Amino acid sequence: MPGPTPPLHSLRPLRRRHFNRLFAAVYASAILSLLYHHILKLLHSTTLASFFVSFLLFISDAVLAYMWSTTQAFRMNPVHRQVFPENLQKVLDRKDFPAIDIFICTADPYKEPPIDVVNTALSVMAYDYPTEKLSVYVSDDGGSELTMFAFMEAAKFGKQWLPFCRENNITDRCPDAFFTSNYAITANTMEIKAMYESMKMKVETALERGKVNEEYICSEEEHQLLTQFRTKDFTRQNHPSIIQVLLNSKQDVDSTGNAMPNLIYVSREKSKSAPHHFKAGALNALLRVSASMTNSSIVLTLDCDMYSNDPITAQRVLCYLPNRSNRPNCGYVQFPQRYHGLNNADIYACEHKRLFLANPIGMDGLNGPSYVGTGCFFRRRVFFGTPSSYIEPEIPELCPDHIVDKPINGREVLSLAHHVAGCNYENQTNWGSKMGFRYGSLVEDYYTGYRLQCEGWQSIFCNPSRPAFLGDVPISLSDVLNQNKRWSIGLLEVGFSKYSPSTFGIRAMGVLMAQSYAHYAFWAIWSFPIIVYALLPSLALLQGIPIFPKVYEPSFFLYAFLFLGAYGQDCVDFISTQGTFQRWWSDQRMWLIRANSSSAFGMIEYIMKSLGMPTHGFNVTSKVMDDELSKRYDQGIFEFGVPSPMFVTLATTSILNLIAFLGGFVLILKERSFGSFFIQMFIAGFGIMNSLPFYEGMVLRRDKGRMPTKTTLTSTLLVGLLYGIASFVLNI
Ligand SMILES: O=c1ccn([C@@H]2O[C@H](COP(=O)(O)OP(=O)(O)O[C@H]3O[C@H](CO)[C@@H](O)[C@H](O)[C@H]3O)[C@@H](O)[C@H]2O)c(=O)[nH]1
Ligand SMILES: [Mn+2]
Repeated sequence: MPGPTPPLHSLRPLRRRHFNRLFAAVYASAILSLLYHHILKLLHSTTLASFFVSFLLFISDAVLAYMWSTTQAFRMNPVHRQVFPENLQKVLDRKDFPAIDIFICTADPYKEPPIDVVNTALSVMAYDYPTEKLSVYVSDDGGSELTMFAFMEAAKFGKQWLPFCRENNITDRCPDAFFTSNYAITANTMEIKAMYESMKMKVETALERGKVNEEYICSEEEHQLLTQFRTKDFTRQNHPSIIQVLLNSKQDVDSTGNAMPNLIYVSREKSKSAPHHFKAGALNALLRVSASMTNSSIVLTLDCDMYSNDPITAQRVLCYLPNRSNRPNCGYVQFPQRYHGLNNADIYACEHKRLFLANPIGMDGLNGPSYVGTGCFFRRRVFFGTPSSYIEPEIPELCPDHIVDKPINGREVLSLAHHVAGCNYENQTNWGSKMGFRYGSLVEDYYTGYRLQCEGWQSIFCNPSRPAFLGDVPISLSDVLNQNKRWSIGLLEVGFSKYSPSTFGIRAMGVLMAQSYAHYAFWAIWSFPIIVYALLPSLALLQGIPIFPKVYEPSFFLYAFLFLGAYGQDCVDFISTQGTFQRWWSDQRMWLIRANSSSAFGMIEYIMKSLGMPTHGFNVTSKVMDDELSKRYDQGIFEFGVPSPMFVTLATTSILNLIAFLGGFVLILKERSFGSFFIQMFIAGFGIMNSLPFYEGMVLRRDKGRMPTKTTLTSTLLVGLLYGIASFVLNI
């Protein structure tokens, strides 16, 4: 008699939810009292200036209060999940594992070095999974022969790498990660290492020259593959589709005779006259191309900078998908974005602990986490309508349950693949609106996950202690801020669309889920209160005008409680999800920095975009490592270097806070009015504490990454200008 089936997963609500709920009630009352206090002040203001000040403070605190309310959704029911992949084969035979299509996106060989993309691909090709059931599709939006060449080489190297990993039971299946780790040196490893180095050298030399050297091309066939990129008028924005089966699991075997996974290079057709919708467009093209070739029921999306760090990840997913979870409509399993190479303090807070760890745990206790663009396994079916109403694609071959029984290298399949990768294919179809990844936002991941959840799909957050995927982080401040600006714009696009979480979302998914999504959608509006708090108290201090309650007044304690309560809870939350105090400090500092720069610029760019002015689009983050820059990053030094308008606003507030603090100090000594200016002094002082890297960058450093002198001068002038305006406005 068969025993009870062993568990595949478990779920446990976290105890802190009780405290969170209680604290939310107390904190909410404090917020309401503060807002009441503001309204009284507004009604009783005697001068235009005091009305203006009270008004700004009221609006700022109202925005902060709103953002606080959105964060509560994450705190109401955080849960902890565990999977037991060791039990999987007791329930499901290995030969019955479902097939998986893996999508890897790359867009620019000069920002995303092809050798790194290859590493990502090899790390998933080497999954501990029946190889013939894996198909890796590489989308190259850069339309580059350099990437194609890298993959031609990867296909050959993979035939050695896969059996090597299997036979030696390697856990680091990303070659680069393996060869930089502490591996056992044997004759076999040295041989593989030499092959890897030779591949790397060829790929990098080709990249340096911008062209593949003739001596690297071994056969007429290879030559033909590359000539496709060398036709007249071929540019990355304008070229026919290129689809190449580099490995075919039905024919290609590794050095030990085992089947290889499918490996397919895809560069969809591009034309300047047809919108290509950036990454979402690329993923939709892959959905269709893969449907025509393998049509696996499970799809994994990966960014080229996120390699697999754990070979059994796909097996973990099978503990939930397609229908082994307790969520009947589970459409995707999201793994967190985690990173390698962060410096100790994580100075740019690129770990995004809240976004990628803490908040998903909270959403998982509701209807499931949002989609974060990479490390996510979908059921293919979610891209075709809601759980209850299926939307039929235009051609039957694209149906999620269609079975492909033709050879993927055959004429018929290939011609269909080229057809569906065409740049005009989507005209008059549901792609991007009701089907596939959704268009209309620069954060296609967030928007797609949101729309799927509105349709009734649920999701699961899977966070094993060994990170399933590891990615690169930007290591210069301007890269970080540009990435953040793109996110801010994309999120506002959703926030103010007809599908806004605060209107459409509440109806479709309930208040708590909608609040979680609204939290992101309106991320950028944090910049308003933070800029007000960065400027106004300091400017008023310089004019000798007190704008906050005196120490010991009852409302002073309200301010103290609100500040300490929010900061305290934030700090405890951060540290209790495997964080350190130092990283928490960087995290709160980056929150202020972003609000003072990228979010504000993002808001402006969003407005310009809505007015129809041209903007940047999807600016791909550079993953190239400059040695000097990397060194400074590892030492925890901020990288400014290039002039950027975003640095101007940051430098301005840091200079202003410093001057105001010094000026305030003199004022207090002269007038003996410590109590009236305490809060203003505290805020300026807090600004100074957070600006230390900026003072260093402006004054103390001489290296290439210092703050450009022009930026420092412009900012100083701006401080003078602000001072002038304030002495006029605050005294009317
Ligand atoms: O036209 C484009 C632009 C980008 N990409 C790819 O999109 C991915 C993400 O781009 P990246 O520059 O690394 O952006 P990040 O800001 O680091 O990415 C985060 O934010 C993006 C949305 O803005 C999400 O798509 C990502 O999954 C998420 O990690 C990369 O693999 C790119 O190759 C394309 O395929 N086509
Ligand atoms: Mn990235």
